[in-house]
Amino acid sequence: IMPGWFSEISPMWPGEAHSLKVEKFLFEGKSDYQDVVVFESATYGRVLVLDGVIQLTQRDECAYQEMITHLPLCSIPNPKKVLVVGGGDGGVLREIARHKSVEQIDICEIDKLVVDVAKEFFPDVAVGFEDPRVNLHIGDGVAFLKAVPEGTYDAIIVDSSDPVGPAQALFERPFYKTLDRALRPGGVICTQAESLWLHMPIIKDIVGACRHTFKGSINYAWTSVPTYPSGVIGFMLCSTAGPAVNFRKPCNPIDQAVDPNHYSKRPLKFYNSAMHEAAFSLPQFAREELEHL
Ligand SMILES: NCCCCCc1nc2ccccc2[nH]1
Repeated sequence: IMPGWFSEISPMWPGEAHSLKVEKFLFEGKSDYQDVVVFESATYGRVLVLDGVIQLTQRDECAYQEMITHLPLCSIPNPKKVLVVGGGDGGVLREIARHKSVEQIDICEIDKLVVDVAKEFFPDVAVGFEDPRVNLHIGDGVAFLKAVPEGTYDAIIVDSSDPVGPAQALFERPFYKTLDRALRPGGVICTQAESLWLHMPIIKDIVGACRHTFKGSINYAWTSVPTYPSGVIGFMLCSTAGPAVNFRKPCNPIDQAVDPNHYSKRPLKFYNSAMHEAAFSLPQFAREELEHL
């Protein structure tokens, strides 16, 4: 990357690109799975890029990490065992660790380079790996989930990149069946579910696959992340058959769920119960397309 500007150009969002002014180029590497780049931007702090796609920036990662974690964990009364698929930056681990009811946090990330780069360049994000409840597995999330006993987890968070590249299988129907099997009755999943402005066909596929697989509640939520394409990103929240889950009303409110001594120096920056409820309000074009599938 030459000092100047980085533009996120991709066939996944044709005809548009988000650009960030580059102050300093910090790292470039290639794993067995993807290109990894880190640069210091002029106004968003450090930026992590995988195969040319922005994955996180220091300035706005709080929005994505807090929402993808607390939307599911505040929707069930007493999360104990949680699995993260992807999320090798450690940010979701940092957020899960706030919950005092959680006893076990498993994470399965396919690319070790992402973990190593996060620890070196994003210590405030990778701090999540330091929690003693965390068990890191480097490998394919699909194989990992097939190997776990059924009914193992209260919650599974699929913090994936986009469906082009290593994460492609995490957006396909068989994977949702594997997720459902690994959850206990009334257990929940929350997956990265793209942009309402850019990916309605993909989202309709995801909602269709989830409606086919999960026999509890199915809800699409979304939030603002300035450095993701179109400035928003969505989440698919599903629960299995069993005790009812109402995602729209957090039954486990964050101020009672968190351990105040945990990360007291780093309070929540984005998530609160009002943002939780607001996340499920959809624009008319999306409500029509998604809520009657
Ligand atoms: N185009 C939107 C991309 C959203 C990416 C979300 C995300 N950011 C990540 C960072 C490290 C590992 C997995 C990740 N998944």
